[in-house]
Amino acid sequence: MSILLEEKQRAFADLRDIKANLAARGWFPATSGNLSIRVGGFEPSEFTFAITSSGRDKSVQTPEDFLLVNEKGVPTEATSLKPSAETLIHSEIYRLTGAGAIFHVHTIYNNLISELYGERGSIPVDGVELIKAFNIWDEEAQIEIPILPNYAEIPRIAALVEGAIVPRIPGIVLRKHGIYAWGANAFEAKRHLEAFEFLFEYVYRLHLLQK
Ligand SMILES: CSC[C@@H](O)[C@@H](O)C(=O)COP(=O)(O)O
Ligand SMILES: [Zn+2]
Repeated sequence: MSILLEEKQRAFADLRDIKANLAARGWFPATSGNLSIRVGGFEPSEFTFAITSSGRDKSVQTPEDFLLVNEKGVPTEATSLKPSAETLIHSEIYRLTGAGAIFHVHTIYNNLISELYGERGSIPVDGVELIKAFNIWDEEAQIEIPILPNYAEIPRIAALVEGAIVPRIPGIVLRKHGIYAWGANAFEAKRHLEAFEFLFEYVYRLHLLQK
């Protein structure tokens, strides 16, 4: 599968913009978080994506921030850069959903809410307007956002993604870790990520108010 230089540069530029935007909100504490955008053609068994390199300070912009990997998470070009430690989770989400972009952040609210509903295995959200950001238009829609355990071995988490994905919900939460949100493109993935974070804060604060 050939990736045009132009497609790669566009993906890196888009990742750079979204990285700066999310960093400005403090959504990449302590080098956490990773971002990817799919480039070129897509077959569930063969695809390429641009992803953040591992362990870097995502609040600064450098020429070493991104690299291309294939569906197995292996770099497709000679590079000394290491792809994100969580690349396999991105691969699995692309394979299963055909998404065009995936954004992962650690925030206080996504961590708190994941622990509050960790045993239940999903976060219930009831009738909040921002559910429409997921293209769910039912009046007083009720959704459940799936939560997976946060194993140390990423392949163990990746193996659970297929069973956890809920078709109309473009995200998965890892318990006491963070959220993966995706969309058809970077614009949509960002909208979904913002909606999830809004809903997590809402549910958490409502829980406190009702106590
Ligand atoms: C430094 S804590 C965060 C990491 O363990 C991990 O969860 C994370 O999100 C970032 O890993 P990375 O390999 O930089 O993509
Ligand atoms: Zn993480």
